[in-house]
Parts: sequence; C-alpha cells; structure tokens
Amino acid sequence: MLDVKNLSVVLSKRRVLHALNFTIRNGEVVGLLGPNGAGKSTLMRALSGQYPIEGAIKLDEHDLPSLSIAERARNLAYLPQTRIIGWPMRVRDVVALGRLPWRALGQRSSAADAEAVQHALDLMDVAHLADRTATELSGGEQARVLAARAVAQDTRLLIADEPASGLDPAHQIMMMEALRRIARQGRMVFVSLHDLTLAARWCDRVIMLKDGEIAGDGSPGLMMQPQRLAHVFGVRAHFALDTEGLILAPTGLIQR
Ligand SMILES: Nc1ncnc2c1ncn2[C@@H]1O[C@H](COP(=O)(O)OP(=O)(O)OP(=O)(O)O)[C@@H](O)[C@H]1O
Repeated sequence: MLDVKNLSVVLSKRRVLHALNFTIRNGEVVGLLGPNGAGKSTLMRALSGQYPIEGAIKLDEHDLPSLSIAERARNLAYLPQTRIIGWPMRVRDVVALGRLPWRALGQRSSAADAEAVQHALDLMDVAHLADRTATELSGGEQARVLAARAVAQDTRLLIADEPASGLDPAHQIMMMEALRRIARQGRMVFVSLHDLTLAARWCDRVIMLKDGEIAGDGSPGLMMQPQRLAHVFGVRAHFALDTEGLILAPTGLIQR
C-alpha cells in the first residue's frame, strides 16, 4: 500500500501542494484528475523522489524518500508527461533500460529480463516496432515505447503522468486496459488523466486535485457528480450507464 500523509511541496518559495492525505491499495488503478496547474505532475514527481517534501510517503514497509535511487527504482516506476525519446536506440533496447535496476553493474541481461521486455512490448502494442530506431517513431508510438519501458521495470507501484494523451482511441483503451491488468496482478497504479471519460470507465478510484488540495477521493460514480465536476473543472457533463459501467462526456462550460 502507498500511504501519503500531510504531503506538501514548496517550489520556488510557492506552496504547490497543501498537506495531502491519501492511500493507494494493492490491486487498484487510481486516477489523478484536476485542471491545468492543479498540481498533478508535481505530486507525481514528489512521489517519485524528484522534489523535497514535507510529510510522509510510505510504500508498504518502506519510507519512500529515504530509499536509495536503486531501491526506489525497484519499487516504483515513473512515466513522465513528456515522452519524446532523445536517443537513437532500437526500441527493444529502450524498453530493456527498464530492467537496469534489477541488475548489478556489468551483469548481463538474463532470460527473465528478456521475458519482461517482451511482455512489456506486447502489452503496449509495440512488439512490431521492436527493431526500429526509437527516434524515428511517431509521437504516440514513442509514448507507448516509454510506457513499455516503465512496465518492464516490474515495480509494485507504477506512476504514469497522462499516459493516454496523444494516443488514438484504440490505444487509449489499450493503455487503460493494460494499466488495469497490471493492477490486477496485485500492484498499484497511479495515473493522471485529463480525459474524464477514460477515468470514469477505467479507474477503480479517482482523486481530484484543485489548487494543490484534494477536492475529492472515491469511486468514479461517487466523485463524478455534476456539482463536483462543476466545482473542480467548471464543466457540465452527460452521464449514462451501460453494462460495463459509467459513461461520462463533458458537454459544456458552467457559466461562472
Ligand atoms: N519548478 C516550479 N517552480 C514554481 N512553481 C512551479 C514549478 N513547477 C510547477 N509549478 C507550479 O505548480 C503548479 C502545479 O503545476 P503542475 O505541473 O503540477 O500542474 P498539473 O496539474 O500537472 O497541470 P497540467 O494539467 O497543466 O499538466 C502550477 O501553478 C505551476 O505553475
């Protein structure tokens, strides 16, 4: 379980996150929602050890901020929002970088590493691109390759900052299904999303951020009510239910 207590982050003397409290349980996909500037990326970076924090972050028995970089990389994978690959490497080699935290310096990759890489390539539907040069791929393809690298890291917590943005509809659904499959193996997935339709359908729980504070934490059905959507996002939405769950489509702006 991830247990976050009184987490605050100050950047350039500005308090961006204000005493956040929440948990993520094993097996859950938890969506992080909120308008631009709410603090989603800051929270994800803080959890992955990129910012100094106030408060406490515990991942099972570990105090996350005090783990070494190597230990952290074996426990937590972080997929950043910017997903352009800078190195002209083969796709399979980019994904294999996710295995480095599991090997001693100079140790050769094992059959288990190769299996994890292939699994990640398949899960993110990039196996057919495995021998291409990563920098020559489209933006959405590069995004899926970097997601595969994070999956190959095989950690109990996966933090993904807007992994569905820039993907075509089929790959957005594939991404959410993949995250759900990862969670159902008993792992934790924390995913930020701007697409409320995807969040309503694929997240077990959503946490809403507004101005660096939690404005809601619960099931999509409970959290995505008209009043809260109006308060947090300033939008109204159409709601429907089908056999697979909630369908939510933002339809207009609330006049403020
Ligand atoms: N290094 C920094 N120094 C000062 N303020 C920062 C810094 N990084 C981010 N902020 C501020 O923190 C707030 C939250 O930014 P953050 O990037 O976390 O928002 P977000 O919810 O991820 O937004 P978006 O949906 O646009 O990606 C913003 O007001 C931003 O200006």
